Amino acid sequence: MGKPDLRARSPWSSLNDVKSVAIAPLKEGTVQTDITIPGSKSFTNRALIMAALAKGTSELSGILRSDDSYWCIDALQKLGIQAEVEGDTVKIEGCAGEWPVKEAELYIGAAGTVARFLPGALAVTDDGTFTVEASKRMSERPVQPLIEALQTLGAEIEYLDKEGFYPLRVHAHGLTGGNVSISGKVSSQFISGLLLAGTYAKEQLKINIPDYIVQHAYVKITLDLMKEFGVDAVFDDDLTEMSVPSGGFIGREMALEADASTASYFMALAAINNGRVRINNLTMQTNQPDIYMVDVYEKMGCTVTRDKDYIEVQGIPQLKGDFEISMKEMSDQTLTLAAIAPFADGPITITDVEHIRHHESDRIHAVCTELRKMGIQVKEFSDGLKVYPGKPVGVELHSYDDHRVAMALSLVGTKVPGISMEDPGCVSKTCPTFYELFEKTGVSVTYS
Ligand SMILES: O=C(O)C1=C[C@@H](OP(=O)(O)O)[C@@H](O)[C@H](O)C1
Ligand SMILES: C=C(OP(=O)(O)O)C(=O)O
Repeated sequence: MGKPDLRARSPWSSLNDVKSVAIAPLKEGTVQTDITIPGSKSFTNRALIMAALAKGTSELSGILRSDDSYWCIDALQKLGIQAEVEGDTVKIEGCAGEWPVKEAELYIGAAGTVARFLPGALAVTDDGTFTVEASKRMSERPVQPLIEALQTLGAEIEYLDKEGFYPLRVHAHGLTGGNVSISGKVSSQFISGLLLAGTYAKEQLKINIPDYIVQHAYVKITLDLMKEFGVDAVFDDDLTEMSVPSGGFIGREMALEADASTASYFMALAAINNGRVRINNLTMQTNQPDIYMVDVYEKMGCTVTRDKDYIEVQGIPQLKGDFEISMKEMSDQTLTLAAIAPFADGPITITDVEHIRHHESDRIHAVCTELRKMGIQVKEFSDGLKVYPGKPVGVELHSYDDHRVAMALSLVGTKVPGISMEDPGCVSKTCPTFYELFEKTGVSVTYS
């Protein structure tokens, strides 16, 4: 097992000196709780970059304080942006598309959002030379389709080590605009990155998707937020054609949504423990795709309340299985479903998620390996996995330096004695307070 890349852990991380957490099983039905979930990573990093590029001042409240957002703010500050953080609010003076600092060396940690949103945003400025370095894993994750698309729009971007991967150097002299085609089948973030930059191109930018987009909803979140920051893009329903007017963002005040991906772990906690968890600060009125995990918990037999002010999941003594599901549109939740699948009464097959092999770890392989270690029968496919019902045995699990592997598999410990998770600090990529929140729901966590 490779060592975690501790350089990517920001000052907002915690637990980096904790080797392992042991999780004690809960008594059936004891989780009865209301919980408030931290801000959305996807909203936070989009809003930060839009506010930094915008004309005027923005005040964003409810930001996520995690490694991914820390590195985003850090990069913006190194570009000369005034970004003052107080608690979960940040005040930003936008640069109207001209980064105040013209030469900078940036480090973006393991954040896929920053890695895919920043190159275009850097290229739009009239002049400047920016070097961008990422974590070891982020430097293995794909960016070439995005960089090629930016190059067709006139961007000058060099690969400093391996062709097609971080680290990069952007020699900025503006983007032309015009027509560009980009694949969406490896990452939707490439398209969001182009859209964000597009509004600062000299002419209208027209984006065509020749194949398909792995997670449409994230592109829609980008388009919606662009509108909130004053830019009205035009797009068709399936997002195969999008055009972005030349113009620029306008600063604003905004309260950001809670993170639906983080919320899902707590709903899963209720599902497997015959408990009740109410998410206080999320409703179905969100475009975050992971909210649709409520449909999956319902399919497994849980009762879901979709209130106008909250979402509540009530588990049952025996979860139902025996189904196949495409997780393409909410693929960050593949690991959550795989982790709870052994507790269902029939096998669960997850399909269409080949792209998650390029996430923070090869997630399909990681979760299959760890489930097998617990004695669970699993079949691994190129684009998914099949998990059979079983009684997991208590072992120490590896996190693969992947926050979602750690958060999802920690759920097993609430049902099975003897489960521990090594390197729990990796959760700080998106939720440094994950184990604290776990404890607040009544789970006993021992740190060693
Ligand atoms: O744009 C975003 O905020 C995200 C897009 C998705 O990435 P991919 O489309 O690369 O899978 C998702 O997995 C990630 O957690 C957040
Ligand atoms: C894939 C993820 O992150 P990233 O933004 O780094 O792509 C994730 O959070 O599951």
